[in-house]
Amino acid sequence: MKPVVEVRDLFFSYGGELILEGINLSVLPGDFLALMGPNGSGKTTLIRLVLGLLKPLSGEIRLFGVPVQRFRQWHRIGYVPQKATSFDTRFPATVEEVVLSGRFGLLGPGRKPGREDRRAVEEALELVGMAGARHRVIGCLSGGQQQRVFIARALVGRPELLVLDEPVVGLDSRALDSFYSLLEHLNRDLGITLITVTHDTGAVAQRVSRVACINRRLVCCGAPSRVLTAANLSRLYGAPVRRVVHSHWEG
Ligand SMILES: Nc1ncnc2c1ncn2[C@@H]1O[C@H](COP(=O)(O)OP(=O)(O)OP(=O)(O)O)[C@@H](O)[C@H]1O
Repeated sequence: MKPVVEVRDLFFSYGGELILEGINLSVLPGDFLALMGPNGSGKTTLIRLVLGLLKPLSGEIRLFGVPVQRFRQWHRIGYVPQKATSFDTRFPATVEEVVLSGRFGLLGPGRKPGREDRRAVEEALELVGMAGARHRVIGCLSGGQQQRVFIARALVGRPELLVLDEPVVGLDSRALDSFYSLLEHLNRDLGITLITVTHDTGAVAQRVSRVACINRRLVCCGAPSRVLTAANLSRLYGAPVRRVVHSHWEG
């Protein structure tokens, strides 16, 4: 099976500071991969490299078998960036308009959205359970609702890979649970390959197929039951964070 994402011997630095060192990682079709690691460990940087938003110092990244610098089929990938939902309540766009903006890459410059685009918007909103809010102003929704709208925007191009950078910041436990159920549905029922950055070991342990732990290097990678051990978490986060993560995980 050809990997959806293949990272080989990847090095990256900001200025002189090495941020990622010798990362090797493959994501296969149908994987649900959680990227974990302490603050500042390089998770967002890795995602931005995979999406071609940053250039590696050395190493190779392939998307659907194509080197990232030559990859052009960006509609095959949906991306929900970190802090997508810190919206000013006065921001004037409606839910429908925000989701439709996810089709602009497919449409190309100057082309007006047509019936197929409207249908894709409707379908994406149905998928995330937000069709009833299509005419509401995005800034007036709760954090959890906004998060769903941003996932709909990432889904509206019908991607095969969805990448989410810490999508659950600020969600309460109920919203968190239904959010992860949605991701599970996208992965299991629709076959969308998922990569999500998360600190939430509890949700991860139950739902994802693989966990990759990053701390400048790839510390460990594999099935949650094998990777999320106390020893690995301690190696990854160190003692103070381990206590918090551990209790949450067991709770
Ligand atoms: N634009 C930038 N210029 C210089 N250094 C940066 C820049 N962006 C990030 N860094 C540094 O790179 C390192 C990795 O940052 P990154 O955001 O990838 O970590 P992260 O694991 O995603 O962190 P968090 O969990 O806090 O979001 C950090 O030390 C950060 O300070």
